[in-house]
Amino acid sequence: MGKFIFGRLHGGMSVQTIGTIFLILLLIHLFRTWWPLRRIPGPFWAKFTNLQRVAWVKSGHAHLIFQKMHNKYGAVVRMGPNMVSVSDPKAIPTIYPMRAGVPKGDFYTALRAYSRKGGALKLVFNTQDEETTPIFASSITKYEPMVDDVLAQLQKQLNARFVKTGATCDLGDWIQYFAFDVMGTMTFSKRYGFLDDGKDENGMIEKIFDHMKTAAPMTQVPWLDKYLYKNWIVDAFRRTPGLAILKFVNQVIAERQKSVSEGKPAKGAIYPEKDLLARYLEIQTQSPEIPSWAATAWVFTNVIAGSDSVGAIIRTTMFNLLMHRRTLEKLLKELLEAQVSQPYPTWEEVRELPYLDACVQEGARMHPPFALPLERRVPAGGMDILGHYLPEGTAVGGNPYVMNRHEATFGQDAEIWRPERWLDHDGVRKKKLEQSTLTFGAGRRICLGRHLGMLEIKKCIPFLVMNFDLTTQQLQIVDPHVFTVENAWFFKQTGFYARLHHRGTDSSV
Ligand code: HEM
Repeated sequence: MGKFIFGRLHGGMSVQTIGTIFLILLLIHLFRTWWPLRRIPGPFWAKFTNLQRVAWVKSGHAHLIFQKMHNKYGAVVRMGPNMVSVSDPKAIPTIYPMRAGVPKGDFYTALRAYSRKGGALKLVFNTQDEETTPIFASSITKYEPMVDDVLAQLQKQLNARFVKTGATCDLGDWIQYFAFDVMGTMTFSKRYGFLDDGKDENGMIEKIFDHMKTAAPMTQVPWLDKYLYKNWIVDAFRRTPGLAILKFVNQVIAERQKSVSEGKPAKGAIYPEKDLLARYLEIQTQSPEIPSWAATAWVFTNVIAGSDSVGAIIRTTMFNLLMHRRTLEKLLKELLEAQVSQPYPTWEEVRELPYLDACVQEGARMHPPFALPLERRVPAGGMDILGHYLPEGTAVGGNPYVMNRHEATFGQDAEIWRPERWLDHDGVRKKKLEQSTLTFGAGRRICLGRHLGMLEIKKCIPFLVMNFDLTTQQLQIVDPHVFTVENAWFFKQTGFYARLHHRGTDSSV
């Protein structure tokens, strides 16, 4: 302090000079931040900072804000200093090509669960390595008996708890329990037990959403993530919610590896030779070049990405069917005319039913389970997007919620539920709509579990529609206004209540 004279550092520069240098450096920094994407329209602060995007994600309504920005600024919008969002499906093949060379952006690094020992765990969906993709079984029908087992449990519980008692059912929660228990059964031959208990006993579903809620804002500023969350100092004081799931997954794998090495049947596993874990371990044994973390990554991906997503599409489709009874009746008519098996329709019977397919496509379009831009990094040489040049290194992506509502593609009524938009006689228009929908991603990194997901969805919806009376006012939404959604990259939907009545064909009641 003694060497400091007001306005001047002893023998050095004045405070004013330091201030001026700081200001010049700041202006240079702002100029360099603004310059590369200066021609792309967008909100003012997005030219200089990502903090605005963080706030949008934290609000839980980023999908609506992205939509508003596109309505205001057009199909190609600068949402951050180095981030461009695109709303026109015409750009899908350029941003998400089948060939390698347009890798996932840093967005995905923030979605990794962290442990002190293993660092940030790469999962199948969040690795940026374009070669690391697992081989899912090509035939999905071998998983059908597993879905039927879980449907049987769902039926038993809905009948006992709601049909017999007349109590109000949180149908949204029960659909979620179904989706999780199916994925548990397909992945490691065990139900988590949500359906048996009628609740999320260990808070697993909550923990997954907490993990997403913590990670989602960080996807917008991934460089900050390692300082705020993914380092051992922070970990010593504050565990990230992803860790609890990681622990669970590692425990399941360790149990299975032990039973395999001891030559004993896996404890409590119903289909230990047929499940996905058995397949992952088999692939790993056959291919030593596959890294040791792969089995964990595969199982964790299923737990995280394969359950919530299926639940969201079933919930959205059921919700809209109940809200628009004309479409519900049309679907029921189709199922009755096709004489699908009861109580559990078979995949063979339902997979090609046009109206069921139209309803599921519409549900998946309207409420894609992942609803922030699926970011890619522009490769060397840059990229031309709808007449805008994006330099190398730009993060570019489409938000499925916004792209799926592109009016020029899906129609002026893209905001509303209209399964009929998917029906056409020669299939050309339907194909175009499918290729314009970003619900499952697209190109090289398209969802690998989409066919398995469809198996679950297309079996569960007819099961609910056929077994519970939906044609009269007997299964009623208690209050559509309490159905709410929160977006943390994953959508959380709550408040889908219903009353269930027996349709008369189920002899087990
Ligand atoms: C039916 C509902 C589902 C939807 C809407 C959905 C959607 C998605 C999306 C949007 C992605 C990421 C694409 C990207 O980041 O660009 C993805 C990736 C993935 N999904 Fe799904 N998914 C669903 C079901 C499933 C199921 C049931 C499984 C597992 C059996 C699964 C496994 C995967 C895997 C492994 C990836 C990573 C693919 C890669 O990065 O190469 N998904 N999914």
